[in-house]
Amino acid sequence: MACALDYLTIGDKEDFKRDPTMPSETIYTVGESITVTIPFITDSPRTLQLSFQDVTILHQERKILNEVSGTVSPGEVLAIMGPSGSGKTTLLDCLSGQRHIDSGAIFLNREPLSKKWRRKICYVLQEEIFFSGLTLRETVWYTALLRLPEKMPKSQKITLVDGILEALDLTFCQHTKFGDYMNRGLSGGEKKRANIACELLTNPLLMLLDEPTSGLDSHSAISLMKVLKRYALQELKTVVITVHQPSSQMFHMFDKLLLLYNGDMAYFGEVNSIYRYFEDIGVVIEPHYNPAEFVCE
Ligand SMILES: Nc1ncnc2c1ncn2[C@@H]1O[C@H](COP(=O)(O)OP(=O)(O)OP(=O)(O)O)[C@@H](O)[C@H]1O
Repeated sequence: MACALDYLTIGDKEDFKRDPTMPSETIYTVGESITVTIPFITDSPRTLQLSFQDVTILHQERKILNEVSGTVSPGEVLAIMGPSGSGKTTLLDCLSGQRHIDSGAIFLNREPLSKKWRRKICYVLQEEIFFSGLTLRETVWYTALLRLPEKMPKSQKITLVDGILEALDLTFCQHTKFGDYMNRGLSGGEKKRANIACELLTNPLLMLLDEPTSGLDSHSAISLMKVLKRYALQELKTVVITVHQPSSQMFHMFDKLLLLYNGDMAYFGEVNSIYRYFEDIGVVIEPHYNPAEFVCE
């Protein structure tokens, strides 16, 4: 069983005698009257490491994915890149557990991906479906009412919504309506972040995002990446994104890169090691070249 160490600070040992939910074998006492940090074991992990090995997807005689492997740790961003049709979205579907794999394996904290883990994963799709007449805050709030447990106090839900809006730099536009082609509202980048905000309400540990920067200008794409990266690092989330042709600046914001070509894995590793990889096979990436464009050519 995967375990995480949680900590609870108390002011008095007596508090524990009155708390029937606290498992007694995990209570640590120091002296008679104490102020102490108490470790107790929960079966709810706080972080997720994702690894996948030799993932293969077949369609008729064709291998849509052919023995694709990789790993990504909490706090890291893995970018899946490759030309159109190379299998990026298909791999994301597999990692989310929505698509059955024909061979290979997917592990979360070294356990096979199962229904239990799917609750810890959010999958942010490209399309944003929102009511144009609602404000950003109303949208996130109604999503919170639908997705969070009824028993959770309203004040806690409000705090959660506030925290997510702040983490995604959305507080300033929270009262703006989504709008539509007739009535302008949130910008494209704000809508993308709103989409992510709704998915973060359930506190996923692994975030899978399909082309989160598509349709954005390079400035908006970079600010979205900055927000995502900061969130991943601060909250120790594991992030996997598919991306088409990032700018050079954005490319260097990824920690790891998985390059697909016709379903085959052309490269997996640290983003910065790609230069050495190409040098080793006798190809030099010129300094003026956008490395993302180069590797996708
Ligand atoms: N269910 C399916 N049946 C048949 N072919 C499929 C299926 N799913 C994916 N494919 C094919 O697999 C290939 C990879 O598709 P996928 O959508 O993963 O590519 P992609 O790299 O995400 O492309 P893009 O960047 O254009 O979105 C494509 O040739 C697609 O037509």
